[in-house]
Amino acid sequence: MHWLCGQFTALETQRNREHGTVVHLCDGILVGSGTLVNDNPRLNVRPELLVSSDSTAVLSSAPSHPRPIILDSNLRTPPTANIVLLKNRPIIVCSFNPSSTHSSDILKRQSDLEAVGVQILNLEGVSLHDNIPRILTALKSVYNINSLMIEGGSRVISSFLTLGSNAVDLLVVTVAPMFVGINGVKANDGNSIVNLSDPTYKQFGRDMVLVSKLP
Ligand SMILES: NC(=O)C1=CN([C@@H]2O[C@H](COP(=O)(O)OP(=O)(O)OC[C@H]3O[C@@H](n4cnc5c(N)ncnc54)[C@H](O)[C@@H]3O)[C@@H](O)[C@H]2O)C=CC1
Ligand SMILES: Nc1nc(O)c(N)c(N[C@@H]2O[C@H](COP(=O)(O)O)[C@@H](O)[C@H]2O)n1
Repeated sequence: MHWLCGQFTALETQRNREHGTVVHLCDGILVGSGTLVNDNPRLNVRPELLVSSDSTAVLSSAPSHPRPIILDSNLRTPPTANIVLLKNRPIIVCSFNPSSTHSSDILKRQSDLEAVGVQILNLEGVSLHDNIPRILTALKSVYNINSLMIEGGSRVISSFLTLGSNAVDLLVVTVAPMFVGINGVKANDGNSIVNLSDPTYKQFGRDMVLVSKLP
């Protein structure tokens, strides 16, 4: 993975991930299967990142980790993924019919993942792409996930942003001074302008972080 943001914004992300010790921020941290497969992220809190940063940026030495949550319809997540090896009780939200004739491969992947401690939430018959409210309700009722940080990637972020404040309480955007890629994040239908509410901006080294609400 090539990092885009600088070390101070990376540290800010770590602070946002931490939950329980200083302020209860997020019970879970969610990415799509694209990010899981491409980046193999750890999705945890890492106090060691404090080394060589400013003395005010203190994370607790024994952090409480948010639960990693992956939207992964067909269980592409390998049992050797970092989120599995770290044993922070990862949850994979999938959607398949266990009695379908094509399900033997996916059932094998399910049992391999469960054998290494992954919890599988199968929202059978539900398309994960257009049922974000249903996913949030299930995570709350089954796993007591009441607050969630959506970290990426572009397709998952687009799914949440297009629902506006029905699904998103707070938007945190890191802007690094560089141009990358050809496909951006989609935030609306393309025919209207989305005005963000109460924006605040803070500079971290060369990066800028925008925090705001959605209409
Ligand atoms: N610059 C940054 O801060 C970040 C960048 N990324 C980058 O994003 C890239 C991955 O982005 P994408 O390919 O767009 O993958 P993604 O991480 O958004 O996952 C998309 C996959 O998730 C599945 N999915 C399940 N439910 C979904 C839903 N409700 N909405 C959308 N997809 C759903 C889709 O079937 C699709 O295969 C990675 O290469 C990573 O480096 C990821 C996180 C942060
Ligand atoms: N490519 C990229 N550049 C950045 O500057 C980023 N902040 C990210 N963020 C995403 O966050 C995850 C980091 O993995 P760890 O949990 O810290 O191991 C990962 O999914 C990145 O895509 N990405």
